[in-house]
Amino acid sequence: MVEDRTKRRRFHEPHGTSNYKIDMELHLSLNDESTSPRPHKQPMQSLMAVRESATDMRSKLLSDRENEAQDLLKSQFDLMEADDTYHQKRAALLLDEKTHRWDEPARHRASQAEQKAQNIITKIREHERIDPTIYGNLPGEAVPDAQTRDMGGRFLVNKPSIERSKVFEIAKMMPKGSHLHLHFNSELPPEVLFPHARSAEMAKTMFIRSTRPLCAKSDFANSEIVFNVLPDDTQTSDIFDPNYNSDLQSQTSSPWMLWADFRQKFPTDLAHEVVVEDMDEAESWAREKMTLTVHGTYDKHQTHNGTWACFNQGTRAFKGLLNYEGIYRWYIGNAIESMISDKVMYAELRPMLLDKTIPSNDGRRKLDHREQMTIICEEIEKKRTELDAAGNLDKFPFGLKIIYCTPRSIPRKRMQTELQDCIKLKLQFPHLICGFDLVGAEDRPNNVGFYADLLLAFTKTCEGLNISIPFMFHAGETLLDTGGSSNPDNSNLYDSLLLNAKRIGHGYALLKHPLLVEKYKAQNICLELCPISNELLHLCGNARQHPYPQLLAAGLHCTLNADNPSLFSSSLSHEFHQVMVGDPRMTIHGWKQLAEWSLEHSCLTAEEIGRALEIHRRDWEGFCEWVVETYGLFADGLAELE
Ligand SMILES: O=c1[nH]cnc2c1ncn2[C@@H]1O[C@H](CO)[C@@H](O)[C@H]1O
Repeated sequence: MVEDRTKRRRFHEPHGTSNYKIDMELHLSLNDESTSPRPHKQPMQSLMAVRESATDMRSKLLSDRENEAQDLLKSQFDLMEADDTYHQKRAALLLDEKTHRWDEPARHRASQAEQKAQNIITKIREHERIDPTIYGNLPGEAVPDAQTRDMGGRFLVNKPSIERSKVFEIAKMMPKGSHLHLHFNSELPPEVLFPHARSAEMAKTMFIRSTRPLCAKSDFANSEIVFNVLPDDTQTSDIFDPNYNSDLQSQTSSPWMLWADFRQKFPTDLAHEVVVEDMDEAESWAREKMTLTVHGTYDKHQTHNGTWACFNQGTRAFKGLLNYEGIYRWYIGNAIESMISDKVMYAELRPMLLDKTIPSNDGRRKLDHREQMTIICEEIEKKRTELDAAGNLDKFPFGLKIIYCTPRSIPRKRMQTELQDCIKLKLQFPHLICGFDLVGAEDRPNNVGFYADLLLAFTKTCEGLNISIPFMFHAGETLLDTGGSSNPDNSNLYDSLLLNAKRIGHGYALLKHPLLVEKYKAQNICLELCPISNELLHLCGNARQHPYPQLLAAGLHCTLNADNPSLFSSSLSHEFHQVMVGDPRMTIHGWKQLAEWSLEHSCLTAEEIGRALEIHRRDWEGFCEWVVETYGLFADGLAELE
């Protein structure tokens, strides 16, 4: 078999190469009738002599060929050393690629300050990559110690390094344009919500429910909790009693315990992953249930569905802490403040509007959607007036808009009423409601196509009413990409295209569909990328594995988004940091392009977008100058790296 293969390979070798030619020459010389007539029946001895002389001849020919090869190679080395054609071709190839890069238009327009800022940030980034006080993971045989980190490695593990880095300091100051994918309950962290829940006003009306009695240590680890504002005469239970009944439907008991009582009775000997100042034991414990932790996210036994389950428990816990009148009102102004400090100038928020009411602080009144949206409008206006009076209106000139969200898990009948409610709300608040989305894990039913006829009817109705409520579906936020079924044909990426989505949430799986990539570009559908969310929900291992460089290189318009910053302990600044360190090809020009797309693909009017871009360009120039002033000398002092 081996011999067979050798023969075949030799047969296919081109003439003039290796053994084939030598063998042919040998064969010809041995068979040359003029020099050696073919002997018949030669005696054994002379046959051996012929063989020996053939071997000698063979090695002589071989050595001649080797010498020839050596001479030829040497002269080629000399020739090529003097010939620059390859390097010219390579440089031309790189230049060609550069001129086709997705960030080229932004680079092309870059001011001198921006070009300098680009060099500074790249130099600092590459130094931080190898700086042992920040990351310091160098290629080598030494096994790194426990403190060594990879730049662009796991987000939650890397957070202390990120917060020490200058790239992050710069990312925080970068003018980011709009924040287009942000779940309503997730802008502010638990530490700012707890003081309200523990305030004197809420002492008799803020309740907690657990899915099991809290007795053994494992109960504390495994229970799920939710909060609710209820009237002060609500029947209560003791969650620490082994006979505690968590059943909401029970005829004999109520599962609710006053949060104030719960905090007082909470044990003091439980360990927490993060200790937050000014938070008591119960709050620290609850906080860990609400946010994704290092342990819960990266534990070797954690699964994709497992991390989604933790995430869903977190969102359910947030809901009760936030969805009541007092804090709802307080939240809007503070969410805007938090966005301003993150250099965001406009946002489209996604509240889940399947629940139709939120309670008043005393738990006795229910505020419907109309009242909730009125609060939002009033608080936006209040903030605008405040900003205007301080001469700061350009920091947040257009307020917020709302994308109506409902779960993908509901029956079709329920979807009909949801679509109806969305239209009603749009008619009541035409400037506030700007889109419609289906939320929930995409690996669970239903896919967008399950409701296609209802969604088409919704679009037609909007056209008839002369209103615009574009779809902005969560789509492609999945590795399976089968729309919660076992059939790849159910991917939400098909329906988002056919239903004419304005943008899609995530789009992580889009590269599986080269045809759709082209169609999304042709239809100008923008992707709301959320890299940290995708890592923490187990779509990828870290920022370096996220497909954003490929999605951008494919020519798709993308934006960066924090999705659920309070659950992920992140911010939009962290997202911009992550994409800068996740791919060495990311530039400050790319940052600018992403920010500009976030304005261009927003639901602002054309006129507002024009104004927003103007403000952004001005702020951008100021930002680049600040980078040069603040970090120019520092970067000059850093050695040039290969
Ligand atoms: O990334 C996401 N993909 C899908 N659904 C999400 C995501 N983030 C939040 N939600 C869902 O939106 C609702 C309100 O916040 C919650 O039900 C939450 O599970």
